[in-house]
Amino acid sequence: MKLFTTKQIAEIDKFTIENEPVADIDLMERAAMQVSNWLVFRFTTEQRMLFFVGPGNNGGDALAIARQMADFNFWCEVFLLDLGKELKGSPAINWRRLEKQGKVKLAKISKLDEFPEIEPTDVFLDGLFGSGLTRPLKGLPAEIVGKINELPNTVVAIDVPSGLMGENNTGNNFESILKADFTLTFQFPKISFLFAEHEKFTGQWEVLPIGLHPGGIKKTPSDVVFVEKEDVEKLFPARSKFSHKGTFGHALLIAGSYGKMGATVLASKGCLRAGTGLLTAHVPRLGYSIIQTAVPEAMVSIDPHDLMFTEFPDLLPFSAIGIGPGIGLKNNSQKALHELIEKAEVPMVLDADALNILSEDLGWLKKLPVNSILAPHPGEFRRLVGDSENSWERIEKQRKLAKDYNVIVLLKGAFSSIATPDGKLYFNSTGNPGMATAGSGDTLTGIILGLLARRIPPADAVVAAVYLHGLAGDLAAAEKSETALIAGDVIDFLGKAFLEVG
Ligand SMILES: NC(=O)C1=CN([C@@H]2O[C@H](COP(=O)(O)OP(=O)(O)OC[C@H]3O[C@@H](n4cnc5c(N)ncnc54)[C@H](O)[C@@H]3O)[C@@H](O)[C@H]2O)[C@@H](O)CC1
Ligand SMILES: Nc1ncnc2c1ncn2[C@@H]1O[C@H](COP(=O)(O)OP(=O)(O)O)[C@@H](O)[C@H]1O
Ligand SMILES: [K+]
Repeated sequence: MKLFTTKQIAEIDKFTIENEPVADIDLMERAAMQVSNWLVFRFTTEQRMLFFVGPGNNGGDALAIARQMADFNFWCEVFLLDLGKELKGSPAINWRRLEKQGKVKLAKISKLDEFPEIEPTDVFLDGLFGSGLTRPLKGLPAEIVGKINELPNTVVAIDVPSGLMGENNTGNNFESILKADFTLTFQFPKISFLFAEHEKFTGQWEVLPIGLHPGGIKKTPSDVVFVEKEDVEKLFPARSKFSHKGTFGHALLIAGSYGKMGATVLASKGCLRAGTGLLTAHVPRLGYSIIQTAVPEAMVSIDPHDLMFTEFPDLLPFSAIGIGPGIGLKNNSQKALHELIEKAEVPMVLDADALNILSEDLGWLKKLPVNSILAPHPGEFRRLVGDSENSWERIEKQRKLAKDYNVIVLLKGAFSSIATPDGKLYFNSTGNPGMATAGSGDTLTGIILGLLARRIPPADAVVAAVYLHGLAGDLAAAEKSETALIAGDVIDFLGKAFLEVG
Protein backbone atom coordinates (compact mmCIF):
# COMPACT_ATOMS: atom_id res chain seq x y z
CA MET A 1 0.00 0.00 0.00
CA LYS A 2 1.34 3.43 -0.90
CA LEU A 3 1.62 5.83 2.04
CA PHE A 4 0.92 9.53 1.66
CA THR A 5 1.52 12.74 3.53
CA THR A 6 -1.55 14.31 5.12
CA LYS A 7 -1.39 16.99 2.43
CA GLN A 8 -1.54 14.34 -0.28
CA ILE A 9 -4.42 12.60 1.49
CA ALA A 10 -6.36 15.88 1.42
CA GLU A 11 -5.74 15.98 -2.35
CA ILE A 12 -7.01 12.42 -2.76
CA ASP A 13 -10.11 13.36 -0.71
CA LYS A 14 -10.66 16.24 -3.11
CA PHE A 15 -10.10 14.04 -6.16
CA THR A 16 -12.66 11.56 -4.79
CA ILE A 17 -15.23 14.31 -4.22
CA GLU A 18 -14.78 15.60 -7.77
CA ASN A 19 -14.41 12.33 -9.65
CA GLU A 20 -16.51 9.72 -7.91
CA PRO A 21 -18.31 12.14 -7.62
CA VAL A 22 -19.52 12.37 -4.05
CA ALA A 23 -20.55 15.41 -2.04
CA ASP A 24 -18.15 16.39 0.74
CA ILE A 25 -20.93 15.88 3.32
CA ASP A 26 -21.62 12.38 1.98
CA LEU A 27 -17.96 11.38 2.09
CA MET A 28 -17.92 12.59 5.69
CA GLU A 29 -21.02 10.51 6.41
CA ARG A 30 -19.31 7.46 4.92
CA ALA A 31 -16.19 7.98 7.02
CA ALA A 32 -18.30 8.55 10.12
CA MET A 33 -20.28 5.35 9.54
CA GLN A 34 -17.06 3.32 9.50
CA VAL A 35 -16.19 4.71 12.92
CA SER A 36 -19.73 4.24 14.27
CA ASN A 37 -19.75 0.61 13.16
CA TRP A 38 -16.47 0.07 14.98
CA LEU A 39 -17.72 1.78 18.15
CA VAL A 40 -20.98 -0.15 18.27
CA PHE A 41 -19.12 -3.43 18.47
CA ARG A 42 -16.59 -2.18 20.99
CA PHE A 43 -18.77 -0.41 23.57
CA THR A 44 -22.19 -0.86 25.21
CA THR A 45 -25.14 1.50 25.46
CA GLU A 46 -24.46 1.63 29.21
CA GLN A 47 -21.51 3.87 28.42
CA ARG A 48 -21.89 7.56 27.59
CA MET A 49 -20.11 8.77 24.45
CA LEU A 50 -18.61 12.24 24.94
CA PHE A 51 -17.49 13.94 21.73
CA PHE A 52 -14.85 16.68 21.80
CA VAL A 53 -15.27 18.60 18.61
CA GLY A 54 -12.92 21.03 16.86
CA PRO A 55 -13.47 23.62 14.14
CA GLY A 56 -12.63 21.62 11.01
CA ASN A 57 -13.65 18.48 9.16
CA ASN A 58 -12.33 16.28 11.95
CA GLY A 59 -14.94 17.93 14.15
CA GLY A 60 -17.46 17.42 11.34
CA ASP A 61 -16.74 13.70 11.42
CA ALA A 62 -17.29 13.67 15.18
CA LEU A 63 -20.68 15.42 14.81
CA ALA A 64 -21.81 12.89 12.21
CA ILE A 65 -20.65 9.99 14.41
CA ALA A 66 -22.55 11.43 17.39
CA ARG A 67 -25.76 11.54 15.35
CA GLN A 68 -25.25 8.00 14.03
CA MET A 69 -24.45 6.64 17.49
CA ALA A 70 -27.55 8.32 18.92
CA ASP A 71 -29.53 6.52 16.24
CA PHE A 72 -27.90 3.31 17.48
CA ASN A 73 -29.33 4.17 20.93
CA PHE A 74 -26.09 5.36 22.53
CA TRP A 75 -26.21 8.29 24.95
CA CYS A 76 -24.10 10.96 23.21
CA GLU A 77 -22.98 14.42 24.29
CA VAL A 78 -21.12 16.91 22.14
CA PHE A 79 -18.67 19.53 23.41
CA LEU A 80 -17.76 21.95 20.68
CA LEU A 81 -14.57 23.87 21.27
CA ASP A 82 -15.48 27.54 21.06
CA LEU A 83 -12.51 29.18 19.36
CA GLY A 84 -14.53 32.25 18.38
CA LYS A 85 -15.20 31.03 14.83
CA GLU A 86 -18.46 29.79 13.35
CA LEU A 87 -18.52 26.26 11.91
CA LYS A 88 -18.54 26.23 8.13
CA GLY A 89 -19.30 23.76 5.35
CA SER A 90 -19.94 20.13 6.19
CA PRO A 91 -19.26 20.52 9.94
CA ALA A 92 -21.94 23.26 10.05
CA ILE A 93 -24.36 21.02 8.16
CA ASN A 94 -23.69 18.22 10.64
CA TRP A 95 -24.31 20.58 13.57
CA ARG A 96 -27.71 21.51 12.11
CA ARG A 97 -28.52 17.84 11.49
CA LEU A 98 -27.81 17.15 15.16
CA GLU A 99 -30.06 20.02 16.24
CA LYS A 100 -32.79 18.67 14.01
CA GLN A 101 -32.35 15.10 15.26
CA GLY A 102 -32.68 16.35 18.85
CA LYS A 103 -31.22 13.25 20.50
CA VAL A 104 -27.79 14.56 21.41
CA LYS A 105 -26.93 17.05 24.13
CA LEU A 106 -24.98 19.92 22.52
CA ALA A 107 -22.65 22.21 24.47
CA LYS A 108 -19.83 24.61 23.77
CA ILE A 109 -16.61 24.86 25.76
CA SER A 110 -14.89 28.24 25.79
CA LYS A 111 -12.74 27.70 28.87
CA LEU A 112 -11.35 24.74 30.77
CA ASP A 113 -13.77 25.28 33.70
CA GLU A 114 -16.56 24.21 31.37
CA PHE A 115 -15.09 20.73 31.00
CA PRO A 116 -17.95 18.33 31.76
CA GLU A 117 -18.44 16.19 34.86
CA ILE A 118 -17.49 12.70 33.88
CA GLU A 119 -18.09 9.10 34.92
CA PRO A 120 -15.23 6.58 34.75
CA THR A 121 -17.13 4.54 32.16
CA ASP A 122 -17.58 7.48 29.75
CA VAL A 123 -15.87 7.05 26.41
CA PHE A 124 -14.18 10.13 24.93
CA LEU A 125 -14.22 10.64 21.16
CA ASP A 126 -11.49 12.93 19.93
CA GLY A 127 -12.64 15.04 17.00
CA LEU A 128 -10.66 18.14 17.92
CA PHE A 129 -8.08 18.10 15.14
CA GLY A 130 -7.18 15.61 12.48
CA SER A 131 -4.90 15.77 9.51
CA GLY A 132 -5.47 19.49 8.96
CA LEU A 133 -3.31 20.44 11.93
CA THR A 134 -0.61 22.88 10.90
CA ARG A 135 1.05 23.81 14.18
CA PRO A 136 1.38 22.47 17.73
CA LEU A 137 -1.66 22.96 19.96
CA LYS A 138 -1.71 25.76 22.48
CA GLY A 139 -4.33 27.70 24.45
CA LEU A 140 -7.74 26.08 25.00
CA PRO A 141 -7.22 23.05 22.70
CA ALA A 142 -3.97 22.23 24.50
CA GLU A 143 -5.68 22.62 27.90
CA ILE A 144 -8.54 20.31 26.89
CA VAL A 145 -6.08 17.73 25.60
CA GLY A 146 -4.09 18.01 28.85
CA LYS A 147 -7.29 17.46 30.86
CA ILE A 148 -8.33 14.44 28.78
CA ASN A 149 -4.85 12.95 29.17
CA GLU A 150 -5.13 13.21 32.97
CA LEU A 151 -8.36 11.23 33.09
CA PRO A 152 -8.53 7.42 33.12
CA ASN A 153 -11.34 7.16 30.54
CA THR A 154 -11.02 5.24 27.29
CA VAL A 155 -10.20 7.64 24.46
CA VAL A 156 -10.84 6.97 20.78
CA ALA A 157 -9.18 9.36 18.35
CA ILE A 158 -10.84 10.00 15.02
CA ASP A 159 -8.30 9.82 12.17
CA VAL A 160 -5.35 11.27 14.13
CA PRO A 161 -4.84 11.92 17.86
CA SER A 162 -5.28 15.67 18.19
CA GLY A 163 -1.98 17.50 18.22
CA LEU A 164 0.02 14.80 16.42
CA MET A 165 1.34 15.74 12.99
CA GLY A 166 0.98 13.13 10.28
CA GLU A 167 4.67 12.99 9.45
CA ASN A 168 7.31 15.12 11.09
CA ASN A 169 6.82 15.94 14.77
CA THR A 170 10.18 17.62 15.30
CA GLY A 171 9.52 20.69 17.43
CA ASN A 172 6.00 19.57 18.38
CA ASN A 173 4.92 20.04 21.99
CA PHE A 174 4.53 16.50 23.34
CA GLU A 175 2.65 17.79 26.40
CA SER A 176 -0.27 18.87 24.26
CA ILE A 177 -0.83 15.81 22.11
CA LEU A 178 -3.82 13.66 22.96
CA LYS A 179 -3.10 10.17 24.28
CA ALA A 180 -5.63 7.84 22.73
CA ASP A 181 -6.27 4.21 23.54
CA PHE A 182 -7.44 3.64 19.98
CA THR A 183 -6.97 5.64 16.80
CA LEU A 184 -9.33 4.94 13.92
CA THR A 185 -7.59 6.36 10.92
CA PHE A 186 -9.10 6.82 7.47
CA GLN A 187 -7.88 4.79 4.50
CA PHE A 188 -4.11 5.03 5.09
CA PRO A 189 -1.89 4.73 8.17
CA LYS A 190 -0.27 8.10 8.79
CA ILE A 191 3.52 7.95 8.62
CA SER A 192 3.99 9.25 12.17
CA PHE A 193 2.02 6.24 13.50
CA LEU A 194 4.97 4.04 12.55
CA PHE A 195 7.37 5.69 15.00
CA ALA A 196 7.93 4.19 18.45
CA GLU A 197 7.78 7.50 20.33
CA HIS A 198 4.23 8.13 19.08
CA GLU A 199 2.70 4.88 20.31
CA LYS A 200 1.63 6.60 23.53
CA PHE A 201 -0.48 9.01 21.45
CA THR A 202 -2.05 6.67 18.90
CA GLY A 203 -2.57 3.69 21.20
CA GLN A 204 -3.69 0.77 19.09
CA TRP A 205 -4.46 2.10 15.62
CA GLU A 206 -6.67 0.69 12.94
CA VAL A 207 -7.20 1.69 9.34
CA LEU A 208 -10.81 2.11 8.25
CA PRO A 209 -11.40 2.20 4.49
CA ILE A 210 -13.61 5.10 3.35
CA GLY A 211 -13.62 4.32 -0.36
CA LEU A 212 -11.24 7.00 -1.61
CA HIS A 213 -11.00 6.99 -5.39
CA PRO A 214 -8.54 4.35 -6.74
CA GLY A 215 -7.70 6.71 -9.62
CA GLY A 216 -6.70 9.41 -7.15
CA ILE A 217 -4.57 6.95 -5.20
CA LYS A 218 -2.91 5.71 -8.38
CA LYS A 219 -2.09 9.11 -9.79
CA THR A 220 -0.66 10.55 -6.58
CA PRO A 221 3.05 9.82 -6.56
CA SER A 222 4.63 8.44 -3.40
CA ASP A 223 8.03 7.00 -2.59
CA VAL A 224 6.75 5.45 0.61
CA VAL A 225 5.21 1.98 0.79
CA PHE A 226 3.59 0.14 3.70
CA VAL A 227 4.51 -3.43 2.80
CA GLU A 228 1.59 -5.84 2.90
CA LYS A 229 0.88 -9.28 1.49
CA GLU A 230 -0.06 -8.01 -1.97
CA ASP A 231 3.29 -6.19 -2.24
CA VAL A 232 5.23 -9.34 -1.41
CA GLU A 233 3.41 -12.15 -3.18
CA LYS A 234 4.34 -10.80 -6.60
CA LEU A 235 8.06 -10.90 -5.78
CA PHE A 236 8.51 -14.66 -5.98
CA PRO A 237 9.12 -16.32 -9.33
CA ALA A 238 7.47 -19.75 -9.58
CA ARG A 239 9.85 -22.71 -9.12
CA SER A 240 9.95 -24.39 -12.51
CA LYS A 241 9.34 -28.10 -12.59
CA PHE A 242 12.78 -28.69 -14.09
CA SER A 243 14.67 -26.49 -11.67
CA HIS A 244 17.70 -27.90 -9.86
CA LYS A 245 19.63 -26.62 -6.90
CA GLY A 246 21.91 -24.54 -9.10
CA THR A 247 18.86 -22.61 -10.25
CA PHE A 248 18.46 -21.19 -6.76
CA GLY A 249 21.98 -19.97 -6.30
CA HIS A 250 24.76 -20.57 -3.85
CA ALA A 251 25.03 -18.44 -0.72
CA LEU A 252 28.18 -17.76 1.25
CA LEU A 253 27.59 -16.98 4.90
CA ILE A 254 30.43 -15.71 7.06
CA ALA A 255 29.32 -15.72 10.67
CA GLY A 256 30.24 -16.83 14.16
CA SER A 257 33.28 -16.88 16.40
CA TYR A 258 34.19 -18.53 19.69
CA GLY A 259 31.09 -18.32 21.91
CA LYS A 260 28.86 -17.10 19.09
CA MET A 261 28.40 -20.06 16.80
CA GLY A 262 24.65 -19.93 17.42
CA ALA A 263 24.54 -16.88 15.15
CA THR A 264 25.86 -19.03 12.30
CA VAL A 265 23.37 -21.80 12.99
CA LEU A 266 20.39 -19.43 13.04
CA ALA A 267 21.46 -17.49 9.95
CA SER A 268 22.22 -20.75 8.07
CA LYS A 269 18.81 -22.17 8.82
CA GLY A 270 17.13 -18.91 7.84
CA CYS A 271 19.06 -18.92 4.57
CA LEU A 272 18.20 -22.52 3.68
CA ARG A 273 14.55 -22.07 4.63
CA ALA A 274 14.42 -19.04 2.32
CA GLY A 275 14.90 -21.41 -0.57
CA THR A 276 18.53 -20.99 -1.58
CA GLY A 277 19.94 -23.87 -3.63
CA LEU A 278 23.23 -24.24 -1.80
CA LEU A 279 24.74 -22.73 1.29
CA THR A 280 28.35 -22.64 2.35
CA ALA A 281 28.91 -21.44 5.89
CA HIS A 282 32.40 -20.15 6.52
CA VAL A 283 33.37 -20.60 10.17
CA PRO A 284 36.45 -20.66 12.41
CA ARG A 285 37.89 -24.15 13.00
CA LEU A 286 36.15 -24.58 16.34
CA GLY A 287 32.80 -24.17 14.63
CA TYR A 288 33.22 -27.04 12.20
CA SER A 289 31.47 -29.80 14.09
CA ILE A 290 28.85 -27.43 15.45
CA ILE A 291 27.68 -26.48 11.97
CA GLN A 292 27.95 -29.96 10.52
CA THR A 293 25.83 -31.27 13.36
CA ALA A 294 23.30 -28.47 13.72
CA VAL A 295 22.85 -27.71 10.02
CA PRO A 296 23.75 -30.81 7.99
CA GLU A 297 22.28 -29.20 4.84
CA ALA A 298 25.07 -26.58 4.80
CA MET A 299 28.54 -27.09 3.39
CA VAL A 300 31.31 -25.76 5.55
CA SER A 301 34.33 -23.68 4.64
CA ILE A 302 36.86 -23.68 7.45
CA ASP A 303 38.90 -20.66 8.42
CA PRO A 304 42.57 -21.30 9.24
CA HIS A 305 41.97 -19.57 12.58
CA ASP A 306 40.55 -21.57 15.48
CA LEU A 307 38.43 -18.82 16.96
CA MET A 308 37.60 -16.14 14.41
CA PHE A 309 37.13 -15.08 10.79
CA THR A 310 40.46 -14.25 9.11
CA GLU A 311 40.19 -15.52 5.51
CA PHE A 312 37.47 -16.28 3.01
CA PRO A 313 37.17 -18.92 0.30
CA ASP A 314 37.35 -18.36 -3.46
CA LEU A 315 34.27 -16.25 -4.27
CA LEU A 316 33.62 -17.58 -7.75
CA PRO A 317 30.82 -20.06 -6.91
CA PHE A 318 28.68 -17.68 -4.90
CA SER A 319 25.66 -15.68 -6.01
CA ALA A 320 25.40 -13.69 -2.75
CA ILE A 321 27.40 -13.12 0.41
CA GLY A 322 26.20 -12.53 3.95
CA ILE A 323 28.54 -11.44 6.68
CA GLY A 324 28.46 -10.17 10.22
CA PRO A 325 26.48 -12.12 12.80
CA GLY A 326 28.80 -13.02 15.64
CA ILE A 327 32.10 -12.39 13.83
CA GLY A 328 33.50 -10.07 16.51
CA LEU A 329 35.68 -7.01 16.06
CA LYS A 330 39.21 -8.44 16.19
CA ASN A 331 41.82 -6.83 13.92
CA ASN A 332 42.26 -9.95 11.80
CA SER A 333 38.54 -10.11 11.13
CA GLN A 334 38.45 -6.42 10.24
CA LYS A 335 41.22 -6.92 7.72
CA ALA A 336 39.52 -9.95 6.22
CA LEU A 337 36.22 -8.03 5.90
CA HIS A 338 37.99 -5.19 4.08
CA GLU A 339 39.60 -7.67 1.68
CA LEU A 340 36.27 -9.35 1.09
CA ILE A 341 34.68 -6.02 0.21
CA GLU A 342 37.48 -5.29 -2.28
CA LYS A 343 36.96 -8.63 -4.01
CA ALA A 344 33.22 -9.20 -3.86
CA GLU A 345 31.18 -8.72 -7.02
CA VAL A 346 27.83 -10.19 -5.98
CA PRO A 347 25.33 -8.49 -3.66
CA MET A 348 26.25 -8.62 0.00
CA VAL A 349 24.20 -8.34 3.15
CA LEU A 350 26.08 -6.90 6.11
CA ASP A 351 24.85 -7.11 9.67
CA ALA A 352 25.95 -6.84 13.28
CA ASP A 353 29.75 -6.81 13.71
CA ALA A 354 30.37 -6.25 10.01
CA LEU A 355 28.50 -2.95 10.44
CA ASN A 356 30.32 -2.13 13.66
CA ILE A 357 33.62 -2.59 11.81
CA LEU A 358 32.54 -0.41 8.89
CA SER A 359 31.32 2.31 11.29
CA GLU A 360 34.98 3.14 11.87
CA ASP A 361 35.38 4.23 8.26
CA LEU A 362 32.31 4.72 6.08
CA GLY A 363 34.59 5.01 3.04
CA TRP A 364 34.37 1.21 2.81
CA LEU A 365 30.68 1.46 1.99
CA LYS A 366 31.59 3.02 -1.35
CA LYS A 367 33.44 -0.15 -2.29
CA LEU A 368 30.57 -2.52 -1.67
CA PRO A 369 28.96 -4.21 -4.67
CA VAL A 370 26.06 -2.06 -5.90
CA ASN A 371 22.79 -2.53 -4.05
CA SER A 372 24.40 -4.31 -1.16
CA ILE A 373 22.36 -4.29 2.02
CA LEU A 374 23.15 -2.91 5.45
CA ALA A 375 20.88 -4.33 8.16
CA PRO A 376 21.46 -2.36 11.37
CA HIS A 377 19.29 -2.28 14.49
CA PRO A 378 19.01 1.24 15.96
CA GLY A 379 22.20 0.80 18.04
CA GLU A 380 24.27 -0.24 15.03
CA PHE A 381 22.65 2.53 13.02
CA ARG A 382 23.75 5.08 15.61
CA ARG A 383 27.30 3.80 15.33
CA LEU A 384 27.11 4.29 11.56
CA VAL A 385 25.65 7.79 11.36
CA GLY A 386 25.46 9.23 14.88
CA ASP A 387 22.54 10.17 17.14
CA SER A 388 19.12 11.15 15.86
CA GLU A 389 16.72 13.38 17.76
CA ASN A 390 13.68 11.33 16.80
CA SER A 391 12.46 8.66 14.38
CA TRP A 392 11.76 11.16 11.61
CA GLU A 393 15.33 12.43 11.70
CA ARG A 394 16.60 8.84 11.83
CA ILE A 395 14.61 7.96 8.73
CA GLU A 396 16.02 11.00 6.94
CA LYS A 397 19.54 9.85 7.84
CA GLN A 398 18.67 6.35 6.66
CA ARG A 399 17.51 7.66 3.27
CA LYS A 400 20.61 9.82 2.93
CA LEU A 401 22.93 6.93 3.77
CA ALA A 402 21.24 4.81 1.11
CA LYS A 403 21.60 7.55 -1.51
CA ASP A 404 25.11 8.69 -0.63
CA TYR A 405 26.60 5.20 -0.62
CA ASN A 406 24.37 3.46 -3.13
CA VAL A 407 23.36 0.82 -0.62
CA ILE A 408 20.04 -0.49 0.66
CA VAL A 409 19.62 0.33 4.33
CA LEU A 410 17.32 -1.78 6.48
CA LEU A 411 16.66 -0.23 9.88
CA LYS A 412 15.25 -2.95 12.12
CA GLY A 413 12.62 -2.61 14.82
CA ALA A 414 8.84 -2.52 14.93
CA PHE A 415 7.77 -1.36 11.43
CA SER A 416 11.31 -1.94 10.13
CA SER A 417 12.10 0.52 7.37
CA ILE A 418 14.03 -0.06 4.16
CA ALA A 419 15.59 2.79 2.20
CA THR A 420 16.88 2.25 -1.33
CA PRO A 421 19.39 4.36 -3.28
CA ASP A 422 16.65 5.52 -5.68
CA GLY A 423 14.81 7.19 -2.82
CA LYS A 424 12.11 4.63 -2.04
CA LEU A 425 11.16 3.93 1.54
CA TYR A 426 9.35 0.80 2.70
CA PHE A 427 7.78 0.18 6.11
CA ASN A 428 7.16 -3.41 7.09
CA SER A 429 3.75 -4.30 8.48
CA THR A 430 4.45 -7.69 10.09
CA GLY A 431 6.21 -8.72 13.30
CA ASN A 432 5.59 -8.42 17.02
CA PRO A 433 7.43 -7.55 20.23
CA GLY A 434 8.08 -11.26 20.85
CA MET A 435 10.71 -10.93 18.14
CA ALA A 436 12.80 -8.69 20.35
CA THR A 437 14.79 -11.77 21.34
CA ALA A 438 18.36 -12.98 20.87
CA GLY A 439 19.21 -14.17 17.40
CA SER A 440 16.10 -12.84 15.72
CA GLY A 441 18.23 -10.50 13.59
CA ASP A 442 20.67 -13.29 12.69
CA THR A 443 17.76 -15.29 11.36
CA LEU A 444 16.67 -12.34 9.25
CA THR A 445 20.16 -11.91 7.80
CA GLY A 446 20.02 -15.55 6.75
CA ILE A 447 16.64 -15.07 5.08
CA ILE A 448 17.82 -12.00 3.19
CA LEU A 449 20.93 -13.89 2.08
CA GLY A 450 18.84 -16.84 0.92
CA LEU A 451 16.63 -14.63 -1.27
CA LEU A 452 19.61 -12.68 -2.62
CA ALA A 453 21.36 -15.93 -3.52
CA ARG A 454 18.24 -16.91 -5.50
CA ARG A 455 18.99 -13.79 -7.54
CA ILE A 456 15.85 -11.98 -6.46
CA PRO A 457 16.71 -8.29 -7.01
CA PRO A 458 18.23 -6.94 -3.77
CA ALA A 459 15.52 -4.38 -2.90
CA ASP A 460 12.79 -6.98 -3.47
CA ALA A 461 14.79 -9.56 -1.51
CA VAL A 462 14.99 -7.32 1.57
CA VAL A 463 11.37 -6.21 1.41
CA ALA A 464 10.21 -9.83 1.09
CA ALA A 465 12.62 -11.18 3.70
CA VAL A 466 11.59 -8.63 6.32
CA TYR A 467 7.91 -9.24 5.63
CA LEU A 468 8.27 -13.05 5.80
CA HIS A 469 10.45 -12.91 8.92
CA GLY A 470 7.79 -10.79 10.65
CA LEU A 471 4.96 -12.98 9.40
CA ALA A 472 6.74 -16.14 10.59
CA GLY A 473 7.16 -14.40 13.95
CA ASP A 474 3.45 -13.57 14.05
CA LEU A 475 2.46 -17.14 13.20
CA ALA A 476 4.90 -18.45 15.81
CA ALA A 477 3.60 -16.03 18.46
CA ALA A 478 0.01 -17.12 17.78
CA GLU A 479 0.97 -20.64 18.81
CA LYS A 480 3.73 -20.10 21.33
CA SER A 481 3.00 -16.61 22.75
CA GLU A 482 5.11 -13.51 22.26
CA THR A 483 6.80 -14.10 25.60
CA ALA A 484 8.04 -17.60 24.88
CA LEU A 485 9.00 -16.87 21.27
CA ILE A 486 12.64 -17.58 20.40
CA ALA A 487 14.53 -17.03 17.16
CA GLY A 488 14.42 -20.73 16.28
CA ASP A 489 10.61 -20.58 16.26
CA VAL A 490 10.73 -17.92 13.55
CA ILE A 491 12.70 -20.36 11.38
CA ASP A 492 10.24 -23.17 12.15
CA PHE A 493 7.31 -21.03 10.99
CA LEU A 494 8.97 -19.66 7.88
CA GLY A 495 7.43 -22.43 5.78
CA LYS A 496 3.93 -21.42 6.87
CA ALA A 497 4.76 -17.81 6.09
CA PHE A 498 5.81 -18.78 2.54
CA LEU A 499 2.55 -20.70 2.14
CA GLU A 500 0.62 -17.53 3.06
CA VAL A 501 2.33 -15.34 0.48
CA GLY A 502 2.22 -18.00 -2.23
N1 LIG B 1 -13.73 15.55 2.67
C1 LIG B 1 -12.62 15.37 3.32
O1 LIG B 1 -11.66 16.04 3.04
C2 LIG B 1 -12.59 14.40 4.42
C3 LIG B 1 -12.00 14.76 5.62
N2 LIG B 1 -12.08 13.99 6.69
C4 LIG B 1 -11.71 14.50 8.02
O2 LIG B 1 -11.17 15.77 7.91
C5 LIG B 1 -10.01 15.90 8.69
C6 LIG B 1 -9.19 17.01 8.15
O3 LIG B 1 -10.01 18.14 8.20
P1 LIG B 1 -9.50 19.62 8.12
O4 LIG B 1 -8.57 19.76 6.99
O5 LIG B 1 -10.69 20.48 8.18
O6 LIG B 1 -8.63 19.78 9.40
P2 LIG B 1 -8.87 19.53 10.96
O7 LIG B 1 -10.29 19.26 11.28
O8 LIG B 1 -7.84 18.58 11.37
O9 LIG B 1 -8.51 20.94 11.60
C7 LIG B 1 -8.31 22.05 10.80
C8 LIG B 1 -8.78 23.30 11.46
O10 LIG B 1 -8.00 23.59 12.57
C9 LIG B 1 -7.27 24.81 12.38
N3 LIG B 1 -5.97 24.57 12.99
C10 LIG B 1 -4.92 23.90 12.47
N4 LIG B 1 -3.94 23.81 13.39
C11 LIG B 1 -4.41 24.42 14.50
C12 LIG B 1 -3.87 24.68 15.80
N5 LIG B 1 -2.65 24.25 16.14
N6 LIG B 1 -4.61 25.31 16.71
C13 LIG B 1 -5.86 25.73 16.40
N7 LIG B 1 -6.43 25.55 15.19
C14 LIG B 1 -5.70 24.90 14.26
C15 LIG B 1 -7.27 25.05 10.90
O11 LIG B 1 -7.15 26.39 10.62
C16 LIG B 1 -8.65 24.48 10.52
O12 LIG B 1 -9.68 25.38 10.83
C17 LIG B 1 -9.40 14.54 8.66
O13 LIG B 1 -8.53 14.30 9.72
C18 LIG B 1 -10.65 13.68 8.72
O14 LIG B 1 -11.04 13.52 10.08
C19 LIG B 1 -12.96 12.85 6.67
O15 LIG B 1 -14.24 13.33 6.92
C20 LIG B 1 -12.90 12.17 5.34
C21 LIG B 1 -13.23 13.09 4.23
N1 LIG C 1 8.76 -4.81 18.79
C1 LIG C 1 9.07 -5.45 17.64
N2 LIG C 1 8.12 -5.61 16.68
C2 LIG C 1 8.43 -6.24 15.53
N3 LIG C 1 9.65 -6.75 15.23
C3 LIG C 1 10.62 -6.60 16.13
C4 LIG C 1 10.39 -5.95 17.38
N4 LIG C 1 11.56 -5.95 18.07
C5 LIG C 1 12.47 -6.58 17.28
N5 LIG C 1 11.91 -6.97 16.13
C6 LIG C 1 12.61 -7.63 15.00
O1 LIG C 1 13.54 -8.59 15.50
C7 LIG C 1 14.80 -8.49 14.84
C8 LIG C 1 15.87 -8.12 15.87
O2 LIG C 1 17.10 -7.95 15.23
P1 LIG C 1 18.44 -7.63 16.02
O3 LIG C 1 18.22 -6.48 16.94
O4 LIG C 1 19.54 -7.54 15.04
O5 LIG C 1 18.55 -8.93 16.92
P2 LIG C 1 19.77 -9.92 17.24
O6 LIG C 1 21.02 -9.10 17.17
O7 LIG C 1 19.47 -10.44 18.60
O8 LIG C 1 19.72 -11.00 16.23
C9 LIG C 1 14.61 -7.44 13.75
O9 LIG C 1 14.23 -8.05 12.56
C10 LIG C 1 13.46 -6.59 14.29
O10 LIG C 1 12.74 -5.96 13.26
K1 LIG D 1 -8.71 13.68 16.18
